[in-house]
Amino acid sequence: MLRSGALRLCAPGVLRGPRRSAAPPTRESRPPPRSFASEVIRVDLSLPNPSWSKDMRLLFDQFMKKTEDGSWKRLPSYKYVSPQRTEVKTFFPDGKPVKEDHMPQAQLFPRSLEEGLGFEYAMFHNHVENRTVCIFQGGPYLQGASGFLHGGAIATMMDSTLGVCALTAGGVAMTANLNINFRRPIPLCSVVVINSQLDKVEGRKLFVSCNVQSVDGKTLHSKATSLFVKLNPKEV
Ligand SMILES: CCCCC/C=C\C/C=C\C/C=C\C/C=C\CCCC(=O)SCCNC(=O)CCNC(=O)[C@H](O)C(C)(C)COP(=O)(O)OP(=O)(O)OC[C@H]1O[C@@H](n2cnc3c(N)ncnc32)[C@H](O)[C@@H]1OP(=O)(O)O
Repeated sequence: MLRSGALRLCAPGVLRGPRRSAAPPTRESRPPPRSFASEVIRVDLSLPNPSWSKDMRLLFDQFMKKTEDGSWKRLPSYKYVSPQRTEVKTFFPDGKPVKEDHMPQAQLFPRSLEEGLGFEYAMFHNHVENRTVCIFQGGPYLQGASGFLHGGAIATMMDSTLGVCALTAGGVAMTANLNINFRRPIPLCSVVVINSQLDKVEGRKLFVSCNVQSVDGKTLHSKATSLFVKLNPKEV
């Protein structure tokens, strides 16, 4: 349940009523794929919700336009809700879990906070250019220095975007090295764009880099380079 404080802080526009633009996609519950128990409901968290600010919605709409010619794809991020438990299993469109859960309460970290209070994001991938873009609005529970995002929260979203870029381009891989420069702080509840790209592949090693910029592109908030190592198929 979204708390009104978060709603006011991150998306003042929603208090004046819904957007009137032509039928943008929004979150909805859908039945899960056949491989899941029939009572489980699947929700795509990469779609707009009322906590998204105007900037977040505008950027989302711009990227959705880029998906029309097939060069960019939006990457869904599913949450599975059953009467017994609530989980986030995977972002892949086929909705298959990566592994059987050892812990029923386990959730994908950036999807574990309540709507609007933590990580609000959507990712888009360009398969030709091996690039992943994440539009990210960090909510009030992610505060570090007063009024700004915590560096760990920024690192989380950079790691996630780099990881998705590596995984989408090369298969299941884990972060082996992540090297970040924080250049300018990110105001809480503002929207930033994380641009990542696959730079090089050497055997099982995937070198991926990214930067974090303000929506207008004028402020470079952070930069990172990373190494992902593809896992041995027997370990996946
Ligand atoms: C079961 C895991 C599932 C993984 C997740 C899969 C799917 C997730 C699905 C949905 C999630 C959605 C979105 C989020 C996506 C991603 C973001 C999150 C990613 C993470 O948050 S993930 C957590 C933090 N991450 C770790 O917890 C890793 C701990 N670690 C290890 O598990 C091992 O360390 C591993 C596997 C990395 C490698 O181990 P290994 O035994 O397979 O390979 P090995 O050590 O032989 O290295 C092979 C070659 O890489 C070079 N190399 C290795 N490490 C290096 C380093 N640091 N610097 C420079 N070079 C390095 C070697 O020098 C060698 O190079 P060369 O071949 O040239 O000799």
